[in-house]
Amino acid sequence: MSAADPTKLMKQEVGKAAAALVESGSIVGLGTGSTTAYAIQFLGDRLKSGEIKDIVGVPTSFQAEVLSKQYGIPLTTLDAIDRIDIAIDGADEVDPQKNLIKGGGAAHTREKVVDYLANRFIVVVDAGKLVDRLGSVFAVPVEVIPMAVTPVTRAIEKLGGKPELRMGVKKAGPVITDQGNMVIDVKFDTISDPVNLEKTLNNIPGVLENGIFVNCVDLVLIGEVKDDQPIVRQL
Ligand SMILES: O=C(CO)[C@H](O)[C@H](O)COP(=O)(O)O
Repeated sequence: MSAADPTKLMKQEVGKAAAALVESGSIVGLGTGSTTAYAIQFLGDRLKSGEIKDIVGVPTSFQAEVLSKQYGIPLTTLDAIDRIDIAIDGADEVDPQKNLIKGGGAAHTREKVVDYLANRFIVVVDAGKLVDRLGSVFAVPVEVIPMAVTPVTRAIEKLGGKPELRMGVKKAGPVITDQGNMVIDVKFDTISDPVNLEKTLNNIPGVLENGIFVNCVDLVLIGEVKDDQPIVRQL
């Protein structure tokens, strides 16, 4: 392989593979993040070349909306449609049961709405995102309404988590989500029961949504480098 960044190449390959799964006439959930950005780009290319037609996208974030417009993908909202045929989205961790941690881009609330509605939910990751157990590396992002940050932080500590308010980069103060809320990243020593932890976190008053996604993924496309070439395998 050339001097190109291998992670970038893996992301491009999985993005291309996911975009290839979209059929003409589909309503497509468009995820957030650097990997999904390639899927949006390749989807726009397929539309432009006439390889597919009549698709419409449902963006999961401001970022996805901007990219979709840039690559010529028409957009709609959940009020105007009665189904999502396929959603393509990235993840921060993927376990062997295809459960996920998402929200590295603070978009997990809208992502969960769109991805869970999809008849087919495709996850695009590079091999570095695979873990034996969720929470091994990544903290669980929890979106919280601003007035509840302090009580939610205390409640999370009582659950045994280590909460940290996510701070902005090139912006003073905390990250503000597309909905105007804040994100608390919660590190747990181990997450042995993601199904229950997802519910427990969402039951804390003031929590809007957390980044644990369980029992919702149909296919994971994993970008890897083999013999110096990027390849895509499936889980
Ligand atoms: O959940 C997400 C955004 O909220 C992203 O899908 C996740 O963070 C993966 O992003 P990337 O493909 O850039 O690694």
